[in-house]
Amino acid sequence: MAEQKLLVKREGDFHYPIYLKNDFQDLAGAIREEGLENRKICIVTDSHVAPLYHEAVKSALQEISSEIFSFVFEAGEKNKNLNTVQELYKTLIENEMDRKGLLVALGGGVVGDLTGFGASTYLRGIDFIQVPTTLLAQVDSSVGGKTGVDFLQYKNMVGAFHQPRLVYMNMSTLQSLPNREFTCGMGEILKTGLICDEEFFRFVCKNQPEISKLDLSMLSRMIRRCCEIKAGVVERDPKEQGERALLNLGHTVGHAVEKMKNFQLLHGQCVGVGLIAAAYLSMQRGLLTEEEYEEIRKGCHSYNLPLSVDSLNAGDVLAATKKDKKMEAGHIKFILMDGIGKSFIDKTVTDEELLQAIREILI
Ligand SMILES: NC(=O)c1ccc[n+]([C@@H]2O[C@H](COP(=O)([O-])OP(=O)(O)OC[C@H]3O[C@@H](n4cnc5c(N)ncnc54)[C@H](O)[C@@H]3O)[C@@H](O)[C@H]2O)c1
Ligand SMILES: O=C(O)C(=O)C[C@@H](O)[C@H](O)[C@H](O)COP(=O)(O)O
Ligand SMILES: [Zn+2]
Repeated sequence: MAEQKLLVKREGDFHYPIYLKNDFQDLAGAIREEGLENRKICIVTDSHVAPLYHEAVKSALQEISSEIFSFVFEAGEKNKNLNTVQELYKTLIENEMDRKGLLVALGGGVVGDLTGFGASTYLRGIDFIQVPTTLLAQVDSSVGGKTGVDFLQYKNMVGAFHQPRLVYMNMSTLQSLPNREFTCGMGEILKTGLICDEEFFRFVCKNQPEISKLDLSMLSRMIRRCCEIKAGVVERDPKEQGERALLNLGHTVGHAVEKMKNFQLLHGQCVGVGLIAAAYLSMQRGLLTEEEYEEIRKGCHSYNLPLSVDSLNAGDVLAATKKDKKMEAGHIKFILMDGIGKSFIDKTVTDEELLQAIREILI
């Protein structure tokens, strides 16, 4: 698998690198290159990732730091909350972490979002790096600096924009990832193609057998393209004043379903059904053909993403979409598709249209 490095603009002339690697061997060197060596380090990870990769990462980090401690919390979206952040603060204080300290987020999107938020608020902001180990985190959550936690069942309600100092992914960690989690990453990947790259969307659909078998060259091509697209959007609009909202394609209905299902359905799976709802609404408006709509459903289905969800009431899901933080002056900022690989922000979607689209994904 080709190993590669991309650069993302942070602010002014500052950039941070994204490393696409097959092991942890160059992690210390990557940190040194950013001038982050000889700092106290806290590795933040969860209970599933710790037994798999904590030791390897710790021993790689020992090359550039003699003071390393760890914070491990129970895996799962249900722990992406302020209680866990408080436990992290306590561990940092107990270990006398100062402003020069470095947090290392080792895990999926839950670990990355929570660690980034901890880093953005502890002592008014310290540095952190992302070491993503899920497909979803490698293609989406580790890049772009959206950090945060859920609050009272509202998704990502409390958070901050805080860019990592570097992203280092060891793509071979995907070999231990459960299938359902791999599928979640595919939800965000298909989303990325649908937003702005028709050729990429078709590449991902066409090569489903190889990608699902973790063919290394296909995987690295796919991950790289996703990171490139996300990095481009984030560079142009780091704080979601405009274009970045496109990355929310499928998330209006997706986040509502995630919340209504009490987080039993995973984020990437909810994005999958959210994509179907957004595609249906786009088709109803004459922006997508029936063939394109079917192609999107087929693409999602081929990666085992759910096409529908059970035991939910359409009115309740609609009400939940209204509580999303993307509301603006009473209007939902909805992302529609204008053909495959083209998308735009629309504030005119009516309750009736949305309800119809929600009914389309409910059993
Ligand atoms: N900040 C952003 O831009 C952004 C983007 C997309 C999603 N998100 C957030 O990311 C979260 C979802 O992330 P996720 O799908 O990575 O979930 P996750 O972090 O819960 O990880 C999924 C599961 O896989 C386990 N795991 C992680 N790496 C593993 C590995 N290599 N082998 C075996 N098991 C492993 C984890 O312990 C967990 O049980 C959601 O909270 C979502 O809101 C944030
Ligand atoms: O990076 C972004 O911007 C995204 O919207 C990426 C999404 O995949 C991700 O789920 C994000 O956390 C959603 O953002 P939110 O602001 O709607 O919580
Ligand atoms: Zn998402």
